[in-house]
Amino acid sequence: MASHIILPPDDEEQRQRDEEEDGGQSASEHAPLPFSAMCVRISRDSYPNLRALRNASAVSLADAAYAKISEGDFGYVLDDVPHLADYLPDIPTYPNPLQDHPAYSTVKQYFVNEDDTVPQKVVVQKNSRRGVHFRRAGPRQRVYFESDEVKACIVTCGGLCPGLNTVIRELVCGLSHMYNVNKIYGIQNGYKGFYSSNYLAVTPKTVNDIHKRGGTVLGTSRGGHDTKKIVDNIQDRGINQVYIIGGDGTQKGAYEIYKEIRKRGLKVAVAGVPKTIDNDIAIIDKSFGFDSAVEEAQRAIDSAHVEACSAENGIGLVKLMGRYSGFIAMYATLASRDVDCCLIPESPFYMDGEGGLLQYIEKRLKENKHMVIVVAEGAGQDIIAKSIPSSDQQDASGNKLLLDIGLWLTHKIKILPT
Ligand SMILES: Nc1ncnc2c1ncn2[C@@H]1O[C@H](COP(=O)(O)OP(=O)(O)O)[C@@H](O)[C@H]1O
Ligand SMILES: O=P(O)(O)OC[C@H]1O[C@](O)(COP(=O)(O)O)[C@@H](O)[C@@H]1O
Repeated sequence: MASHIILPPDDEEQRQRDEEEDGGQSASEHAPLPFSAMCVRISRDSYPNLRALRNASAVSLADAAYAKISEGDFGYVLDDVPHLADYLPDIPTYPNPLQDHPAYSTVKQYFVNEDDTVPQKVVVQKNSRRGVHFRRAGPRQRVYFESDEVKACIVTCGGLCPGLNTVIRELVCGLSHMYNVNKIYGIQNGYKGFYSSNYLAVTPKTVNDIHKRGGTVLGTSRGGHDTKKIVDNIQDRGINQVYIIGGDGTQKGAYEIYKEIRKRGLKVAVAGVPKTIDNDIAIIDKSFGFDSAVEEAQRAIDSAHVEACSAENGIGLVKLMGRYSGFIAMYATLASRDVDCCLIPESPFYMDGEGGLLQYIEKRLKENKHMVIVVAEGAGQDIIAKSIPSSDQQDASGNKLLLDIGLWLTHKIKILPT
């Protein structure tokens, strides 16, 4: 197997260093490499708040003002999350109900220390700066709501991902069994459900079996984010905890809701639960659903391999998810060992001439009489755009619609001389 996977550097500073070395060329503009080497580097979007600060003149200054960056000794940086106490400084706190829970009260040090933070980088050198840290998640000794006071709601937005129902179930059961909350509502069909549908009362009983089903029992949608209408409804219905499960688009929407809530001075906590099938979030170890997606991709690759082996010069072409991220394609490729070539959005390639994809295909067919190609759906968009005019069409959430790399490659391969 000779996989061709090259991802850009793994942090902002490295990216800047590379850009300087390249005379200002950005990582994504790196020249395509010929199909020979096997090289893997991983990059996930990082430092959201630091970026906001650095780009303060380019983006809104109001957004940059919400960024909570503090510095400590030896280059320690805390990139913190917004909190109710930022704009309600006198908000009272209460003992965490978990301390009376039979399963948790016996566990020493169950609660997370207020000051715990987690370093962004695990690998350091003797003299390196301590670097960026994030607030550690987990139950605190004191909480900001009394159980009886809580009126929580849960919404799922944007694209589907395996595990959504499991997350909904755990939120409902956790709130109910661990925090004694009994007013929990499901918002139907994404953001628009805040103002256009009934709120569904959910209990541990109603969500008991949902983790065995695919999709999201609450429904989801794209578009429909009307901040004012959403917050009006949250306020009118007395909701004070909002759990928002979704991808990057959804989290941008959650941030808008948070800003509006903060502007109105409401005691409403907004919690974003990151959902991405792509696993391209730097500040969590792994996103839920990613493993299932890679596992499912294996099945497609296995079948493509069987088909390719059964025909002389057979080529199995598997298109996988990944608009801007090659993690699913890359992990599935590395696990499979049957893939000859993996094309991902982060790594430019070219078709014709020395070191091009077509030459590589011919070489592999000569050597092996069959091959398997895995392609993430966002790969090669720049090349296709040269032969097919790319439209500016968008989905309801404003995401650009991609050109179909699968069909395009199939056509290119079919017209190869036999
Ligand atoms: N910049 C934004 N501001 C407010 N809402 C947004 C923004 N981007 C996306 N949304 C909303 O978030 C929801 C999900 O976004 P989408 O991009 O479809 O999926 P995902 O969250 O999976 O990336 C949609 O309802 C969309 O309207
Ligand atoms: O076909 P759709 O529904 O637009 O979604 C497909 C795309 O969504 C993504 O999985 C991203 O979604 P998430 O990161 O929010 O899970 C892309 O990588 C993928 O190609």
